[in-house]
Amino acid sequence: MFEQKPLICTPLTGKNTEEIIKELIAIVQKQPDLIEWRVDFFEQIAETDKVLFTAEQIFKNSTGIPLLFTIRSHKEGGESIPLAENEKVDLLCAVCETEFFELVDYEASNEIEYIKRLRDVSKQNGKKLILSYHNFDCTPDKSEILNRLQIAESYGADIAKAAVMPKDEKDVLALLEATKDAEASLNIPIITMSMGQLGAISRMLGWMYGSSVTFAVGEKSSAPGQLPIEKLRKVIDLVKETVSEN
Ligand SMILES: O=C1C[C@@](O)(C(=O)O)C[C@@H](O)[C@@H]1O
Repeated sequence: MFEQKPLICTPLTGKNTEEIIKELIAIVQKQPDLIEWRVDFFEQIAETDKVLFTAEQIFKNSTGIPLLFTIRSHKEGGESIPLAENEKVDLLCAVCETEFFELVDYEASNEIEYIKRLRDVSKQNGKKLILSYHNFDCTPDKSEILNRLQIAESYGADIAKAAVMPKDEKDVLALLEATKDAEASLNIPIITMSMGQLGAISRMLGWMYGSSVTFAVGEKSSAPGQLPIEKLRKVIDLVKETVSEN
């Protein structure tokens, strides 16, 4: 799945099943390579049967586009949810045991016991695990970003992800440099982005530095700086075409 670079992923951020399916139907027309369900936006997240029912509805309406299941924590930029960490991991494991989602995202800053449990269950069920790191306050220096991606790999991630917030253009360059270094030193695909307006260039060109996936708005944005999928695709296609002509 990750051979083609970059894959474009669009999030689903609806509050309830009806909103989500409406959003999904509109998004599918735009043919993203990947669809992420941001389950922290779902108001019935505490009811496992409702989550699984919605997961199945998403699967049935996704026309075969691979699906990513994400519960972003409040401390890493997500919504507040009424689940304790062990309940969150229970839910992620329950989703891994269905056929609905191919990938799950979990934050590498969580306790290692939880990460190990999810790694085991996801592996047993043939699901890919993204271990992620988000910093909505700032961009750490490039060695720290690289370190976070290496930690994800050392915990057994199939894919390592880092999203950081820039304060100036140099921060964006630090993210891109860390991406290039990670591509050279890690044995798994990486996903990186610099957020906000300043970082938008990383969403357009990060793939040239080694990032495998870029997140775009299908219907609604899930993080600052995401571009509409139509525009992002045009930029990527134009750059690819121009580079290959030279
Ligand atoms: O981790 C990420 C990346 C992201 O934060 C972004 O900046 O595009 C968007 C989130 O929905 C996703 O889970």
